[in-house]
Amino acid sequence: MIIELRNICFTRGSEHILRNIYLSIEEKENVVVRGRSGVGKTTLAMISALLLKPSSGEIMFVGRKITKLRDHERSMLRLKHIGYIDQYYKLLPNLTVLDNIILPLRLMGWKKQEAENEALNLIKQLGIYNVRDKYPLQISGGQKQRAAIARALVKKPKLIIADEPFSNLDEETMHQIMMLLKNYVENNHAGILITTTDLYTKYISNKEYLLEKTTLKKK
Ligand SMILES: Nc1ncnc2c1ncn2[C@@H]1O[C@H](COP(=O)(O)OP(=O)(O)OP(=O)(O)O)[C@@H](O)[C@H]1O
Repeated sequence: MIIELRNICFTRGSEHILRNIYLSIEEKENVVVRGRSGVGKTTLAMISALLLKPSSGEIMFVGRKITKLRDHERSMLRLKHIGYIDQYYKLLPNLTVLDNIILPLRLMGWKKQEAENEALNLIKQLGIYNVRDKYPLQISGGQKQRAAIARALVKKPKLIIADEPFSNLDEETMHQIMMLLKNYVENNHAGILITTTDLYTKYISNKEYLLEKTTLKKK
């Protein structure tokens, strides 16, 4: 088991966003959480990526209880083992595409040249080699999305959390990237959680949930 959410609840003020959520991701598993806009998918993605603390409940990550960990320990776990693909990409505007992508490796202490070599294959597979030296403001939404995917994968994480990762891609590119993620998960004994509003992800999922009215149901 890579991650297990046990009885997770999340409230904002008096508003219940998530109630009694149980979700698990095993090695080589592609898990999809579908739900309408505003239902709480990003909240659930951020909790699963250890970016947001739940109001109550327990999270197990590769056999460790996360709730007891200090912030610094959670950050280290995240840096090493979790690749997060944000809905809005969040590339740093003052770094080139390539420098954005290798940033996690640099933070982990890799030398620049080694990190660039490591990233090169991925950048080519994702079709963004030709824009590697441009800045985020100089590239398209789809290219930013692919750069964010590369940044999440470059450190070979055990768990990928992808919050609506295909929203800016044409159908052909989306299929290519879905296959790339599927193969990554298979080859690296990793797991992925994808949140989405659409039905395309049925092509890769082996476990599906529906998030509706604060609760998560297995489909
Ligand atoms: N920072 C915030 N402060 C207050 N309320 C928030 C905040 N972020 C989200 N919300 C609210 O929490 C609920 C869940 O939001 P969330 O972003 O998790 O939904 P979502 O399913 O990802 O939506 P979408 O598909 O539109 O991105 C919504 O009602 C939203 O308005």
